[in-house]
Amino acid sequence: MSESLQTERKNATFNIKELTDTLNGGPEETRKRKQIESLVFNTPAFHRQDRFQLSREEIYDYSIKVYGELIKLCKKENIEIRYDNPDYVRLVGCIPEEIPVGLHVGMFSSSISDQGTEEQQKKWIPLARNFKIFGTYAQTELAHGTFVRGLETTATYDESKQEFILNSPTITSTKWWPGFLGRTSNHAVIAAQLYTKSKCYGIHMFIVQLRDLKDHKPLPGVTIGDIGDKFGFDTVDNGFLRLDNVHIPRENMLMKYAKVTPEGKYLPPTNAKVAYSAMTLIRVVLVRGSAKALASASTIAIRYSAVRHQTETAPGKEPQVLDYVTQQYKLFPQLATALAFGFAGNYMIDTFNKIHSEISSGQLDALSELHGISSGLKAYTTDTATAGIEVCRRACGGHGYSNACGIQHIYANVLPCVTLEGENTVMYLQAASKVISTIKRLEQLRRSGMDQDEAWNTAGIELVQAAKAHCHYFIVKNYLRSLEKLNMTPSLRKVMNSIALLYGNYGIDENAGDFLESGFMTGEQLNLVKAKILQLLSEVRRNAVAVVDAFDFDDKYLRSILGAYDGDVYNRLYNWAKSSPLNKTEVHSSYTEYLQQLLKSKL
Ligand SMILES: CCCCCCCC(=O)SCCNC(=O)CCNC(=O)[C@H](O)C(C)(C)COP(=O)(O)OP(=O)(O)OC[C@H]1O[C@@H](n2cnc3c(N)ncnc32)[C@H](O)[C@@H]1OP(=O)(O)O
Ligand SMILES: Cc1cc2nc3c(=O)[nH]c(=O)nc-3n(C[C@H](O)[C@H](O)[C@H](O)COP(=O)(O)OP(=O)(O)OC[C@H]3O[C@@H](n4cnc5c(N)ncnc54)[C@H](O)[C@@H]3O)c2cc1C
Repeated sequence: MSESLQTERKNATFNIKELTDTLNGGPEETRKRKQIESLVFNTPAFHRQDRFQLSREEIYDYSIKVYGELIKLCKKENIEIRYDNPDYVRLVGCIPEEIPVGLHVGMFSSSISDQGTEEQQKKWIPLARNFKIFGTYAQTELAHGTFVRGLETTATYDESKQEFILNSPTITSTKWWPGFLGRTSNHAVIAAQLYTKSKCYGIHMFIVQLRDLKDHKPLPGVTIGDIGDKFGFDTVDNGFLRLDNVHIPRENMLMKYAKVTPEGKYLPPTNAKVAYSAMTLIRVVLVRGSAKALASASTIAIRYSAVRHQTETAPGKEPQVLDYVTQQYKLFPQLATALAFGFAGNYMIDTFNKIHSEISSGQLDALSELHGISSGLKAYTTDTATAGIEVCRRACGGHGYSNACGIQHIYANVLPCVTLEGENTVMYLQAASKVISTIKRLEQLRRSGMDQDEAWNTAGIELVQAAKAHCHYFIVKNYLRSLEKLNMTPSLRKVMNSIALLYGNYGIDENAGDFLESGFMTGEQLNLVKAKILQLLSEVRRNAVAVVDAFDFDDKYLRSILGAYDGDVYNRLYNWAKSSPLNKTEVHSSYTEYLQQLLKSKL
């Protein structure tokens, strides 16, 4: 155990376990979480030491093995695999890899339970829940992802056979990106333009079988595969799919809201956007996911900064890099943001569950509001978390560039979230419509003679800025309100208040221009904010390591040599390097193949 970390933990002014319980929702929740997590951490199949030295194919193979192990574990422990089952969420939440269960449960099954009729749920949910079928959610196409109404896949109703015929009419209509589509899934919920009696009724959802249940071969009319290597998400076979007049029974259209009768008559839903519900759920989940990712990166960077000593500030005295104010200014706001986003994630999940039960009982009026706030917060938290994770990585210096740091994998897994489930700019624009000052700008543009679309586009930059400000304001307010409601000992409350004040003041400092431009604050007041930040950084310094310890991430989850709990960085780093496949032999074969000839040649 690193002496520096031992000292940090001894110096803490609050009880770490109390903060862990507070963040988990109480000691019983902590106990349950740790009990569930131990199932994963004590199953060797979930952990491969050489995971980051595998080829893409080996990694995919490994992810499917983990998928199978997870399903077996859930069956053995009688944990129902549902996105609203807390034990399932705890279990899958401690597996740091993206595995197929996310899309199968989070989008395929949830689309059917949200938008399927009773009969459809009775038929498909048991098959999905018992993994008799593997599903994904196939909406995005080669040429359209954001503009859902512009998707080109068609589902044309054939009254004589009471079937829908699904077709990819153009190369651009090829489904492209859906997770675990390329190799894993044998079914998909597919978004397609619905045609009946030669009229188009827009995007609806259809369950389509893609592969034979006996030999997993693509069915007739189905062309399917992986879209190739990506920036990250290397466990995921994001796929492409082309449908050449694939016939499905009428009953495979999800018909809880919109319907097509056997005679081909279209019965519209009360709100067309209910078809988008699967996206809203994942946006809500991504808010809490961003918090967890930033908390993980902060844990690694702050522990490492407490272990790392660098540069003599007095003869023979090399301070911990965590003592540098610049290092504190990099890392402590990330820690504060992770906590703020965690409370925002809790709010989003509670709000989603409340509105979701209203929607399930047919009351759809809160749908648009839920869409607005979930879109805005998804955009704001994923944008901010990815930027903050990179700040944490850079704060680790040279070793931050080694895969031994572990922040790379966190970053690569969070990065696509600024795009998937709704490209962030577009998502901001879903919350901006609610911000008064922007509306005035739009009215001004309209008065100048612009039409709505032109005015909206021209005001786009301000709309996005307004949405960001709105989300930031909401997160600060929710953070403070959440702390007020929590029972905490005075010592813990003091620490949490300092961190919350740091988050608020840092946000003002980061956006000082807006506060000046709006006349909301003067230059002097902004100087007071900077002074307050410096004071708060020194307050947080003493407890920073203890606060990240309270996130209670197991080393097996963090997978970080720099951020391990015992802080034994240098021995671990040396052993990690020695285990690299490149060091398997004293002399690499390339010597005899190439270098030796070079040495001998007369060049
Ligand atoms: C574990 C899982 C890992 C995650 C894997 C990733 C999965 C994916 O990426 S799945 C694909 C994700 N794709 C997207 O998110 C696409 C993003 N685009 C969209 O959602 C839509 O095109 C969007 C919202 C931009 C515009 O939708 P569009 O149909 O054109 O609606 P639009 O005409 O702009 O708005 C009409 C009304 O619909 C409302 N609306 C739009 N979307 C929604 C929604 N999801 N819910 C409720 N209301 C909505 C708007 O708020 C608006 O309401 P109002 O009139 O009251 O202001
Ligand atoms: C890792 C990963 C996993 C994914 N998994 C799935 C999945 O399982 N299922 C699925 O269906 N899809 C999936 N997707 C696709 C994802 O949902 C889309 O990529 C996403 O919705 C963005 O759409 P796009 O790619 O068309 O981006 P585009 O919309 O083409 O974005 C390109 C640029 O255009 C800008 N832009 C676009 N429209 C507007 C506008 N109206 N106003 C202002 N600017 C605009 C954007 O801001 C962006 O800067 C996944 C994507 C990734 C990266």
